[in-house]
Formats: sequence, structure tokens, C-alpha cells
Amino acid sequence: MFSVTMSEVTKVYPNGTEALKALDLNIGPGEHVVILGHNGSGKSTLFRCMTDFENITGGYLEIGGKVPASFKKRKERSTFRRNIGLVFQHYHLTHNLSVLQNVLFGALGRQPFRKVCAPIASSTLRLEAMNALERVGMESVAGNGADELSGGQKQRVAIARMIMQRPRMIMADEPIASLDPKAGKEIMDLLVSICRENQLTFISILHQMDIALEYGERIIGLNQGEVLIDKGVPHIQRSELQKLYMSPKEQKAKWNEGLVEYGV
Ligand SMILES: Nc1ncnc2c1ncn2[C@@H]1O[C@H](COP(=O)(O)OP(=O)(O)OP(=O)(O)O)[C@@H](O)[C@H]1O
Repeated sequence: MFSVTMSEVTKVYPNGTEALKALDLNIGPGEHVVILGHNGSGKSTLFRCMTDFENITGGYLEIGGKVPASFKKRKERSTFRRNIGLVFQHYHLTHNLSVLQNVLFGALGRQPFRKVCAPIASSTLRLEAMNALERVGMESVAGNGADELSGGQKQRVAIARMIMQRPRMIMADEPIASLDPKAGKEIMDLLVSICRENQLTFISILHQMDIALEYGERIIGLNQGEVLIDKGVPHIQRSELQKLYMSPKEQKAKWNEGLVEYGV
């Protein structure tokens, strides 16, 4: 199980935008954390820094005992990335290949390319891929083309592909943003249960407050690159989350009305 340690992490883009401002965060092994925040609050930047797709520009970031900023060799970096299972809003399946082939690709990194190609993949690897498909309820369409699936089915296949990676932590960036409410909840149920079964740390970026409250154990609310809320779900009021989506002017107005308690 991976943990995350961040001390005064900043990210300033080359154009001068300060997307993350001295973030101090600790996420323990096996925690289920939801990151919420308005558009432009820094969620994706944080996600990209944690997954090593973006360099931090200040502070200290450690994930699973590794410090991405210190990676010198490509192998170190690829091993680190392989330990983090990523789920995105868009499923990034290869559409002209079968569902099974897409899932086999999840083993890339721990297996060479030629070994994950469906016609020559070992029976052990194929069995593992079929088990992953069964886990997400998609084994009956293993031979179908990935382009024949609905959005919810594609996300399930993307999750099966991620299972093949054997990750130590799952990070999901708006995993249900393209799905209807029913399919979205099914995907969240699936992700949470996979994390529980395998004792994986789970960090997801969401836009839906209700889903965050239902599926998160802890919510981190970002506002203009800073942590505004960091609390366990049982201690969070809905009104606190709503202020994440207010402009500074609106927050000040609420403050003046005495409706919002800051820093509590
Ligand atoms: N590559 C970049 N270069 C310069 N500025 C960037 C870059 N990426 C993001 N930003 C800026 O950094 C800030 C945070 O953006 P980020 O995408 O992390 O926010 P977000 O919370 O994920 O937003 P959304 O919910 O819209 O995805 C914004 O002001 C954005 O314009």
C-alpha cells in the first residue's frame, strides 16, 4: 500500500501561473481520498505531479517511499508509474483491437510487448486477463472490438487493463465524468471494492459532491492551489463543500453574512 507525503509542494508553470501553493498533505496507506475543487483550482496539476507526469517546482513529494524528483534512470520512473493504476475520464482503449487485447496491454512493463500480443500471449497471461475481465463483469465480451462498447463498458475494460498492471495505488481523474449517474455509481462501486479487496490507496478527483461524500473516506478541497478543506467525510458539512465552488468575492460575502465558518 502506498502512502503520499507532501511538504510545501509548489507548482509554477513556465508562464508564471502558480497552480499549487505550498501544499502540505499526508495520505496514509489504504486511504480513500477524494479531491474536490472548482475548475482551475489545481486538481489536475496535483494529479500530474503525483503521477510524475509533471515536475514540482518546490517542496518535497514522496509516494510509496519514492521521490519522483530524484529519478535519474528511465527504469526507476517506469517502475514507479507501473505501481500507480490510472483511471481517466476518457478510457484510452485501442479501438481497432479486441477487449482482451486491450486488457493484455495492462501487463506491458512487467512483460515485453511481444508477450502481451493476443496471438502469442501465454495461457497464464490470457487467464489473468480473463480473470480481470471477470472481475469487472466483462468476460462475455472478451472477443468483441473495444469500439463496440458503451462508455460504462469501456471504463470497465480500462479498469480490467489497470488490474493487469498490479498497481499498489489507484489514482482516478474524473473517472465518471462521461457517464450517466447509474453507470457512474457502478464504476465508483467497482473501484472502491477493488481497492478494498487489494488494500490499495485510492485517490480520485471528482466534480460531484454527492459522490465524493458517498465514496470518499476523506475529502481534500482545493481552492486556487491551496488546501481549503481536509477532513474525514463524517465531519464534513455540505455547506463547507459548497464554498469550494465560490469565488473569493462570494466567500467574503458569505463570511460577512456569518454563514461560513472559515478555518474550522
Ligand atoms: N500547462 C499549463 N501551463 C500553464 N498553466 C497551466 C497549465 N496547466 C494548468 N495551468 C493553470 O494552472 C491552474 C490549475 O489548473 P488545473 O488544470 O490543475 O486545475 P483543475 O482544478 O484540474 O481544473 P479543471 O477542473 O478545469 O480540470 C489554472 O490556472 C490553469 O490555467
